[in-house]
Amino acid sequence: MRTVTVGTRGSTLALAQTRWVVARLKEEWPDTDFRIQTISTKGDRNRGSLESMAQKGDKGFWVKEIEDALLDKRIDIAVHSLKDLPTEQPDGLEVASIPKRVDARDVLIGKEGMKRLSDLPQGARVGTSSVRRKAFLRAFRPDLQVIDLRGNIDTRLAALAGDEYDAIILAAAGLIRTEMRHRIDEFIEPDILLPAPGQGALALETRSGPENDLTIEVAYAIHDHTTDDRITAEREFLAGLGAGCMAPVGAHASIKGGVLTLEGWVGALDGSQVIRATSIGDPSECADIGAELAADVLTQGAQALIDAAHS
Ligand SMILES: NCc1[nH]cc(CCC(=O)O)c1CC(=O)O
Repeated sequence: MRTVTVGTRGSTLALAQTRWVVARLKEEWPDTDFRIQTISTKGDRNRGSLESMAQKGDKGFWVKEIEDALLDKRIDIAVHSLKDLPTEQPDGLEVASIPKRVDARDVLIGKEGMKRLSDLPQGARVGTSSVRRKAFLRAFRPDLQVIDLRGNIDTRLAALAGDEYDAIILAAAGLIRTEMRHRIDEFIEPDILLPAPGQGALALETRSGPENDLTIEVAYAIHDHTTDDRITAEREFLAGLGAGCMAPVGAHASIKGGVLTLEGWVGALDGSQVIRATSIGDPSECADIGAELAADVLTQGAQALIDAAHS
């Protein structure tokens, strides 16, 4: 029997999404034996300094050790949250497959009487660590106190049980994949809080080159073309801005009636400004649509907002 080793981080979410991937792969390849191997990353070991790593331009702190394991052949396929994967691939590796995306939206979870963003009282304390969420939330509701909240999903839910926060914001996808959908109080629509590029999608990364064709084929069996077109547009937008997952940048693509609509936002961290733009086109031109949208917001001054958030 052929064995394929699938590597991932050890968090609850990383394991849940990897088990889901392996179950899907097993349906397609019943005669292959899939093993899961967990790998700890700099992001896992060093949470406190995430922001300083991002400032130094270290975009890959969730993925570096996992990519090393791929290159060393300790694993054959890596499973990543797509939004944590840098837009540039290292030599010798490729994204072989993008499975069907789940809900891309952010969600609110609140204390009693704090279950809807629009109904939160003046000055309510909202926890998130993402500069994107901070920027867009402050623009939508300047009165809110948006405060830092770090850690994995379990840590953040535990923090809400304490006194420091009235509500917290998380990605729907993380809660759905860890069977905590019932904890969601409100799905926040993209016209209020535009999701991160690639949010809700996974990436299966493999070694590239003809000697890896078999593994690439195994991974590709669960590829979803519509998700790929959407996230390609979103990630080209992010790449066109020279930004990574720690930037105050949102992007969300949808496909309706054969037309791809890409929305992109860049915000000031203090909420004083949000540059918003939309671009549409044929899904086959997803990469160009993303690049065009990046050029559009850059002419509107997006670079200064991105630089300011990192200084
Ligand atoms: N940066 C952490 C991270 N990476 C992926 C997810 C959620 C799952 C996803 O978006 O696919 C999360 C947690 C969060 O943002 O709440």
